[in-house]
Amino acid sequence: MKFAGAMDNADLKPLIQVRDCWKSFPGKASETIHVLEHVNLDIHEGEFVCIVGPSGCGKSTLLNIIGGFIKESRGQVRVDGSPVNGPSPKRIFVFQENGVFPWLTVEENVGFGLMSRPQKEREERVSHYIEMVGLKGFEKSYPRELSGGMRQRVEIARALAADADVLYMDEPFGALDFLTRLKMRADLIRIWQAEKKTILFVTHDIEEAVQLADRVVVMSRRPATVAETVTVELARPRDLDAPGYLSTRDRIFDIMGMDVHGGGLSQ
Ligand SMILES: Nc1ncnc2c1ncn2[C@@H]1O[C@H](COP(=O)(O)OP(=O)(O)OP(=O)(O)O)[C@@H](O)[C@H]1O
Repeated sequence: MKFAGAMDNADLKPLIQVRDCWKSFPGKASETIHVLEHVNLDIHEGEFVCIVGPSGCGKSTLLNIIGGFIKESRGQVRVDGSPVNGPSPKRIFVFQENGVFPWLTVEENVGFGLMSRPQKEREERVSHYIEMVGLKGFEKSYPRELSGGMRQRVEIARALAADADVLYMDEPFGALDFLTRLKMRADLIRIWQAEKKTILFVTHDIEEAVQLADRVVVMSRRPATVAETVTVELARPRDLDAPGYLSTRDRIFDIMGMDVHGGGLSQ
């Protein structure tokens, strides 16, 4: 059975361990921007974890540290037991739709990371993942001929075809219209359940997080730490009108100091 909740994995060693992570950037003049402090986080293999928090609190910074693109100022991030010293082909970033190469066709984009593999295997993987993300028939199309949602599917297919164990997703559906976002969320869950990847997904959209995640990591304002982690114990596909869904969503708004019924900040 697939991962069913953080408590079930309490005895397992986490795949990703963030230990007392701090990050500052040099600001203007001699100013220092303190972005993260005391961040601790465990993510287990096969888990789907969303990170939410106030705008500019450091969600992307944390994802980039875990992904090996930037270095923490203090603390340590370990993946699979080893300190992260840079990006790895086993752990892939899925960017917004403009991450695809415009000069390559859909199949060339999806096969981009597979050049070292035998041609037959490459073709099979490309074809399998193009079908999985619903782009069959568009293999020879260029990104300019596709909608935003379709380009995002190309991104996801490329990450899956490269056989990454972990997908890091930073607002991947941020540029899409509402209906396309809903469809992409449903498709991502279907793909995640089929592929058993570990997904760490940054979003500013709390509803999106509750629709997708096993657990939602709620960050505080900057300098940010983990305010609370909320386990979403709702069966999938999730009913967006169910009392459990609404109460989980409202709980996260509450942690963030938002009054969902009154609108805006409560303080
Ligand atoms: N390379 C950098 N140099 C200086 N400051 C940076 C750098 N990268 C990020 N910051 C600052 O760190 C803070 C956190 O940025 P980050 O993008 O991680 O936040 P976020 O929560 O992902 O934001 P958003 O919700 O707007 O996407 C911001 O104040 C940003 O200006």
